Amino acid sequence: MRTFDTIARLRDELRSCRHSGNTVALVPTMGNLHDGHIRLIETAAAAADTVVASIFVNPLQFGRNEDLSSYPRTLIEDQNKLQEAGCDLLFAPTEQEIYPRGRDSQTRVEVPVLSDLYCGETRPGHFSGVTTVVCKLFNIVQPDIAVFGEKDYQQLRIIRKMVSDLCIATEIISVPVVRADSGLALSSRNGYLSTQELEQAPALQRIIRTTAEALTQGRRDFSQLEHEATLRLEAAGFRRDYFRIVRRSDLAPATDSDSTLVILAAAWMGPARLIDNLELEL
Ligand SMILES: Nc1ncnc2c1ncn2[C@@H]1O[C@H](COP(=O)(O)OP(=O)(O)OP(=O)(O)O)[C@@H](O)[C@H]1O
Ligand SMILES: CC(C)(CO)[C@@H](O)C(=O)[O-]
Ligand code: BAL
Repeated sequence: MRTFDTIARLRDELRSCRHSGNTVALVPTMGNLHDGHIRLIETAAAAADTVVASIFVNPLQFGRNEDLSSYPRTLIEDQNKLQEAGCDLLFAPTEQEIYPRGRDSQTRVEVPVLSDLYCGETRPGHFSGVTTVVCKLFNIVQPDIAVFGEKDYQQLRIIRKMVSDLCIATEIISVPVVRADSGLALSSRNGYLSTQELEQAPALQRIIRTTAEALTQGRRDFSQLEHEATLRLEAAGFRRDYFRIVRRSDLAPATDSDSTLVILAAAWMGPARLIDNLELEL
């Protein structure tokens, strides 16, 4: 696997890949790779001839008081893991390479409505940062396929809308949430948790499942279910950010007539803001 830190060199390499008739899949990440990321790489390798991963801790998607400076940066370990997983090219640019004229003057890509809900409500500007950098990565790599995880459920929906609205010729493939044996969704931010918090954190997934079972058994008092889930989260040591039962079509709050749903949740365990979700069909 070869690592590139400039757009120009990566493009040169990709030009010769395409010249030999290879299809290209891109896996965008922020690094500190775990088995969830590796599953994305394996999915990309099964779907295209050349796999490009990117590692870029994108400052545009972090709020002022968030963990941009402390976000784990583990390039050497990540390179070893990518190589082993069958990644061909790694793009690991500096901030200067991606935002040469500075963060504030960067042209933005905004996906309306969806970007303001849930994670977007708590993290204003977050999704504008995500769609801006993902659009740039798509323009740099021009991948036939791009692979994203379903753990970041709202992000995936927003990226699909961006691709559709901007007629981007990249097929988006998604990968189900990869979990630890405890049920906890793998996440780089799990590394912020103490041993005790790591034991408590799988409760997030269990509480989502309890809510899904209540829905399956016929309950439709959505607000009450969300309230009960919040109490359970607090009892398990979480501080709830949001816990919402929504319909899959547009991620609006579920109504009695909706049967294709997803539960979306974000909650703080100590220093880590964790997200998780579960799709269900009633
Ligand atoms: N457990 C997981 N299962 C499937 N995909 C995942 C998982 N964790 C991350 N991904 C996917 O990997 C890609 C890169 O995500 P990112 O580098 O932010 O990792 P992360 O572990 O989600 O980190 P963070 O703690 O910042 O949320 C995204 O498409 C994300 O959805
Ligand atoms: C898609 C992404 C790599 C853009 O910075 C990031 O939001 C992530 O890691 O999910
Ligand atoms: N996986 C989402 C990246 C972020 O939280 O900024």
